[in-house]
Amino acid sequence: MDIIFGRNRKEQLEPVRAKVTGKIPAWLQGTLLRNGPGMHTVGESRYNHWFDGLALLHSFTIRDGEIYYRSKYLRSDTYNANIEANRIVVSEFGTMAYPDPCKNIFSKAFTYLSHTIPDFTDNCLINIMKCGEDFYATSETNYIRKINPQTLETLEKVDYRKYVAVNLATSHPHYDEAGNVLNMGTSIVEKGKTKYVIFKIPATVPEGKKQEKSPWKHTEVFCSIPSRSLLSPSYYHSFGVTENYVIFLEQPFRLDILKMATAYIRRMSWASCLAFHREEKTYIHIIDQRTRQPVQTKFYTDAMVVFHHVNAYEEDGCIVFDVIAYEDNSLYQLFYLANLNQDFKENSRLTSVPTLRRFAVPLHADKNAEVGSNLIKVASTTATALKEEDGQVYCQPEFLYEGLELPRVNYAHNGKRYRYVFAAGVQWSPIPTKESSYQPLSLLIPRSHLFCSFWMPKALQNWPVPPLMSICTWISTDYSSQTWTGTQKSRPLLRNSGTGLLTAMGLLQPDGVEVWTGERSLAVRTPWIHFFG
Ligand SMILES: CC1=C(/C=C/C(C)=C/C=C/C(C)=C/C=O)C(C)(C)CCC1
Ligand SMILES: [Fe+2]
Repeated sequence: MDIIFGRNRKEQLEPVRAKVTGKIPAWLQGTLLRNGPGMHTVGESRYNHWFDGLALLHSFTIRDGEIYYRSKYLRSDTYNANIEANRIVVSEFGTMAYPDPCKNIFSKAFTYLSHTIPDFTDNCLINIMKCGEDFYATSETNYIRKINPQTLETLEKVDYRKYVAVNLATSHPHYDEAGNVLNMGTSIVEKGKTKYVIFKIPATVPEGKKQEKSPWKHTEVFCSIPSRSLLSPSYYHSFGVTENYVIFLEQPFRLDILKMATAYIRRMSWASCLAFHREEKTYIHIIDQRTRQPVQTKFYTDAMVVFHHVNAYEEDGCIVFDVIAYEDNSLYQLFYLANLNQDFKENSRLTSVPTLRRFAVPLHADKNAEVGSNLIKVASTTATALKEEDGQVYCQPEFLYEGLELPRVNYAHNGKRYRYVFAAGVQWSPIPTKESSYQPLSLLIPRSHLFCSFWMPKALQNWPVPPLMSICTWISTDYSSQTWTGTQKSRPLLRNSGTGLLTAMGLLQPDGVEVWTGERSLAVRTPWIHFFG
């Protein structure tokens, strides 16, 4: 097991042809880009956590029924500095590193403290984001790296802070129909003013402003929400959108800024500055995209930890949103490399199972409603929202499905009522093999519709990304017209298991017929009964 998780991966610079089983439909053309950790050891030094590994970019180019794979390490400043020093010299999520052991550690720490928080890593290993025609490798710090989607070469480093006051930003932005990016970040620098910032990066330079060529310069703040706790803002990995609203969960899984400021001298990692406060509430912020203001009512639910929002929509004056939620933060604990060994089964007793939960939030709370009454009257959920004496609204979810992660929806249905969630069934095992890592839910996947699956050459099997890292799949084929041929309205959904097998390929066709392939992913049908074509 250690072999799968700890071993450094070799780049595959020349495209290599994959062996295809079945038949890839002629219309399926484009490139699937993937990101994830590929190197956990540099010289004699080793990262502590799976999320620390140096970013390895992957691409699957699908053309005329054939698939070509290639991979390349992101040449981040972090990568270059590490390789040059032949050891880890930049801190990551679970590993604190010391650039120069000869220098007086306290003078260094002092420099850091005077800036409150040290400069973060640009090892962008989590996802790929598209801004206009450009592609960026992303992490959750203020840095992202532009990449060439064809050659996987690393291009310029972009510092979010130049355009918007955020020190952290999510790796799961949203896109509107014009391709504008909507993302969120946290501003922790201005002491006493810790806030969450929702911002928009335009896909192209707005009309009449052509003198400033970079769309980045036109990034605008959509809305800022002050953090409940100024020294301890919430950690979040994604957020939700509907046609008119943004959903942000201020969960009691929080970063401690004072701990972060002293982490370097205390020789503690960033991860150790995160804590789950199970006795606290999770606040649900709803932001109206038209007024760019938060809805005034205070909505909350019980303590939980959410990494992935699935989808959200508006129905009869309510916001319905679906998330994968945990009872605690044991997921991050699980991915310490020290736990990913022979005793994985013992080590990985997750104290909570990822569960698909549906929440409903009433937008116009009835002033005459009795205290204690349920304000939700929509058909598509049994979730409740109880009116409280002080005007707050306590939301309780409907549990839709237990044991799944890495959710995706057909993005054409994002923000709208929808029927299917594509996800990996979670069975806790680190070996991405047929038997153990994904549980085929044949009941939900009509096998008769299987039309193809394909394997990478043997040498490439077992490569880098274990089941949970397929979290951040991003698809470049379907939404951009240049790379997309065939029926425009058909949307392929691809997932890659990390073993070299592209697992699910679902096709949502305009007439509502779904075609599937892949045995290891599952599709959960949401309780919505009509098909949205
Ligand atoms: C470096 C760094 C961070 C890195 C976080 C990472 C790398 C998170 C990865 C999360 C994933 C992959 C979640 C999947 O569900 C923090 C904590 C934001 C803040 C301080 C600096
Ligand atoms: Fe993710």
